Amino acid sequence: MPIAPALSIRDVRFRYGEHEAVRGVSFDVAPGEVFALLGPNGSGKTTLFRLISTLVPLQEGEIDVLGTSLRQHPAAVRGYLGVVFQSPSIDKKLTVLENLLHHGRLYGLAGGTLKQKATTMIERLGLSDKLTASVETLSGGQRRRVELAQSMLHDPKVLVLDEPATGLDPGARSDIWRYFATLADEGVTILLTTHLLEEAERADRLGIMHQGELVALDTPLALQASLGGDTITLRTTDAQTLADQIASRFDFTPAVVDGTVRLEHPNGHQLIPQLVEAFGDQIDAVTLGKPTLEDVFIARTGHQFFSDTHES
Ligand SMILES: Nc1ncnc2c1ncn2[C@@H]1O[C@H](COP(=O)(O)OP(=O)(O)OP(=O)(O)O)[C@@H](O)[C@H]1O
Repeated sequence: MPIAPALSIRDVRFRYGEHEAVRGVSFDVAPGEVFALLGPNGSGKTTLFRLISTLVPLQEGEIDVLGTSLRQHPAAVRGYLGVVFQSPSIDKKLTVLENLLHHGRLYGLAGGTLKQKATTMIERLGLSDKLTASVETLSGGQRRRVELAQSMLHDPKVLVLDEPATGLDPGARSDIWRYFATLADEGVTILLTTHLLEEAERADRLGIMHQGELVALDTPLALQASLGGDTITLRTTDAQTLADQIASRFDFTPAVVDGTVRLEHPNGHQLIPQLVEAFGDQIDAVTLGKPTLEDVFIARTGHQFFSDTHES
């Protein structure tokens, strides 16, 4: 029998007035999976995060968390979830422990049990020596860890996080990802949003968002492999003309991305000499590489990942 998903998103749509920010998104997240929603600014990730975390009401479509309908039982679903917001949700004037105690009370925890739980969580996140430190004396990475500790106090089965690693240095980001791996091993399901390609690569599976739609859904390796072979980037003064000429000479159509000509080919090293022989006078530089998640994004959308062209 197939394992029931921890999180099930079906045909979800969301409008802010006239603007449709999420346009019919469907996917499942398996128990214990670390799932990343990757997309550039404005692609709809935060809106989806707000819907899943019950911050905004569902308009169209359905979301189930651990088999419970969010539309019918939002309070129950909230209880299953640990939530970490993009903007800090801790009080800088309070100590680490005070923040956790305060948060725990919101979830109905109290007394010795709460204190024990808070201390254990702080320990797990490597902040024992900061227990009585005021949060304003902590680094960005340490504050993030306090928020993570806080979100896990009530033993949620599903953790949802909006851009958890934004603003953190690579070391702090790695610490957080190590913690995600530990939680996932314990059966906690994790969904996070990110606009960082290198972060999405660490997820078990990812969904790529573009203009409110899911344009790709698979493991990072499978997505990269789906492009096959190599990625060739040609720098030239007139990318569109060169792309048209390549398309009429060879049996594929390259993409024009940010003033460069970009193409995927099973054997890049064999194709490059042919390209140089035919169009050498127009090519200023050639780059050969393996497809990245950015290439996957470009191949699926025709847009560059970091550009101003995403919002409709
Ligand atoms: N409160 C709002 N009112 C109107 N439009 C909004 C609101 N919040 C978001 N939008 C629009 O909805 C679209 C999706 O925004 P959303 O915040 O979900 O994207 P995102 O992928 O999370 O971007 P970012 O990485 O910048 O947070 C954008 O076009 C945005 O301008």
